[in-house]
Parts: sequence; structure tokens; C-alpha cells
Amino acid sequence: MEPVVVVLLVVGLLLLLLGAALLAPRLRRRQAPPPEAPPPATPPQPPPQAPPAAGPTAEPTTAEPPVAPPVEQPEPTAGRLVRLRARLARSENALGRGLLGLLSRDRLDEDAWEEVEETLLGADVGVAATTDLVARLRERTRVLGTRSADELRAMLSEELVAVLAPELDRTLAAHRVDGAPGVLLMVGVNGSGKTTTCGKVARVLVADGHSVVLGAADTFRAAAADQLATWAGRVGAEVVRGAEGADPASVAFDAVRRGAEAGVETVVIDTAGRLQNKVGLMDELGKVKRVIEKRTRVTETLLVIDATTGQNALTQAKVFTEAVDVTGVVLTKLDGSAKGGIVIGVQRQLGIPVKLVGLGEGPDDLAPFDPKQFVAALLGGAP
Ligand SMILES: Nc1nc2c(ncn2[C@@H]2O[C@H](COP(=O)(O)OP(=O)(O)OP(=O)(O)O)[C@@H](O)[C@H]2O)c(=O)[nH]1
Repeated sequence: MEPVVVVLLVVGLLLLLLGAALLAPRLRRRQAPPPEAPPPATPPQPPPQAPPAAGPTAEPTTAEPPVAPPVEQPEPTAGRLVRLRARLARSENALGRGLLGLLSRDRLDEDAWEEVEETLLGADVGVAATTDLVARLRERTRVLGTRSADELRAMLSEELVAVLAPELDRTLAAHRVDGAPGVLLMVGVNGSGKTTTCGKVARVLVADGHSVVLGAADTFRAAAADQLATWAGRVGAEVVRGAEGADPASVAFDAVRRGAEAGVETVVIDTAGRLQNKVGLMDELGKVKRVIEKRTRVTETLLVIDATTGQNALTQAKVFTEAVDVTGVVLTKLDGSAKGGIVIGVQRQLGIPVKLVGLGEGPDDLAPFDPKQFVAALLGGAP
């Protein structure tokens, strides 16, 4: 064999050995066993705890369950008007004291009677009721002759109470009938205080020991449903609401169905009060009522009127009475008005009893209306 060939063979052999030496570890790695099999099952371990805070008494932290807001105990309704009578101070000054001052004049001439008339009209008593009242007072002061302050006060009180028709039934038909919850429908223009009044009425009912479901059928204003939910939460009542812009009638229907399932005493339904279009309003309210009545009867329809909007409120109120069969009036914001005579005017012109009055923004500032107590507050003295 040629020496060159021998050298080439040796070099080739050496290269082969070198290549084998380099590839061997890689091949060993490729054939390595799969990762370790999981250890046998053990009971689940608690998550590792954060190291305790420094200090000898530190305890390990644990998550607190969410805390529901405390359920409030509303004030009883009896005597609320008496408690809130100071809120009528503005009306007391403008109407009560004004009239008493005028009638105690020595000479009640035509000018004096004109002033009495103006005082009554200025307090929103309305023309018809003012004419009646002045005629009655003229007659009685004539018969009475000389008048002591007490006699005058008693006479005025009797006449004001009489013109408030104390014989009207002012009880709220909000209770179960024929095995179904009472249904209270709240209507009125926006801003009159409907949503607030729904909340306050729910409290009145809860205060009297009844259970309530609230229906947020004012789907026009999203905040109204939130507002209602807050009122409900405070007294532990349930609220049924729909999506913003949902059909108010369907929300009202769901609320009534839920109230029936839960066996509550009353379902209180808030509505939107857009007045820009009378036909639209009548259609909407009419439909809400019709749809509810597929299931059960609406036992009370309350018209909420803002006392501070005066005679204008009456014009709007009439639209509602044409749309639905209103059974009672709630006069809100009487605390902010010097025109307490609106109670007389509203009742007289609508022919519907005032059942509740709002005397403030506090949760229990809604009182069952009582003519004698109201007149006593106006004139300042015991009923
Ligand atoms: N001072 C006073 N404020 C009241 C009374 N009742 C309601 N309000 C206030 O009137 C404002 C309007 O009340 P809401 O209940 O939102 O009126 P609403 O009729 O539901 O209004 P919409 O939802 O827009 O139709 C709120 O700020 C209430 O706190 C009351 O008797 N006295």
C-alpha cells in the first residue's frame, strides 16, 4: 500500500472518531427520559399565606364578605303631620296669620273683605273656594257681631276645615285584595317628586308592618331606577327594573308578577311623566294601567303635584286625570311654599282628595293628610 493512501486512511479514521465524540452527548440528550411523573395525588393545599405583618399580635388576613347596607326602621306614620307642622311656617305666616289679622279688625268693610279675598287667592286657594269662603266668613262675622280672638280663630278653623271636605276618604287603597297585592301607580310631571314619593310611600307601608315591591317603570330616566333601588334598599324592599328605554308597561307587569309571587302587601310603581305630548302621555299611562290589569287591579292611582308650581300645576294635573283614573293626590314640597292654600284649590278643582303631603326631603317627611291638623298648623294652635 502506498504511504499516501495509508496517511489518508488514518486521517479519515481520526475524523470519524472526532465526529462520533461530538455527536454522542446530543444524542444522549435527545433520548433523555420525559420529565418526572407528577407525584401521587395529595389533598389540595391552602394557597400560600402572605407573611404575617410585623408585630407580635398580627393575625393572618382573611377576606370579609360584602356587607349589605343596614335596613332602616322608618318612623311610624301616626302624628307625622303634627311633627312636621313647623314646616308649614311659610304658609302659616302668609295665609293663617294674614287671615286672622284681617278678620280681627274692628271694622270689616269692603276693603277688608277684598284683602281677605286677595290673601286667599294669593295662597292658591282658587277662585271658587275663595268666593265660597268669603261668603261664609262674611255671614258668620255679621251674625257674631263683636269677635274675640278665640272666636275668630275657631270660626276660621271651622270654615277652612269645611272647605277641605273632611268627609272624603283619604285612606290609601294599597293593601291586598282578593289574594293579590294592592297596586299603587304613581303619576305626575317630571320633577314633581314621584320617585321620591314612591320611596317615601314604601317607607310608610313598611313602617306600618307591610312588605313592598317597587317597580321602576320610569324607564325614560335611568337615574330614576337607581334612585328607586336606593330607596328600596334602605327598607329591605325588592325593586324590579328594566333596561333604559324599555317598555314601561312591561316593567310594571313584571313588578306586579314579582309582587304576586313574593306575596307582598303592595306593589308601588313609578312612572315617567313627560308632558310634552298629551296624546303620548295618555297612551303610555293608559297602556301601563291596561297591561297591569291583565294580571290584577290597580287599587290606587296617586297624582303627584309640586305645591310650589301653583295654578300651572293644576292645568297639568288635569291632563293626568284625563289619562288615568286618579284616586288621590300627593302634594309635595309644601314645606317650600307660602301657598298652602293649594291643598284647597287642588282638591276643589280636581274633585280628588289630597291623601298625602310632602313636607321635606328627609325620608320620613311625607305625612298622611288630615284637614283638621293641617288647618291647626296654618292658624298656629291645637287642632
Ligand atoms: N323640599 C321638598 N323637596 C321634595 C319633596 N318631595 C320631593 N322633593 C325633591 O324634589 C326633587 C325631585 O324629586 P323626584 O322624585 O326626582 O321627581 P320625579 O317626579 O320622580 O322626577 P322625574 O323622575 O324626572 O319624573 C328631589 O330633589 C326631591 O328631593 C318635598 O316634599 N319637599
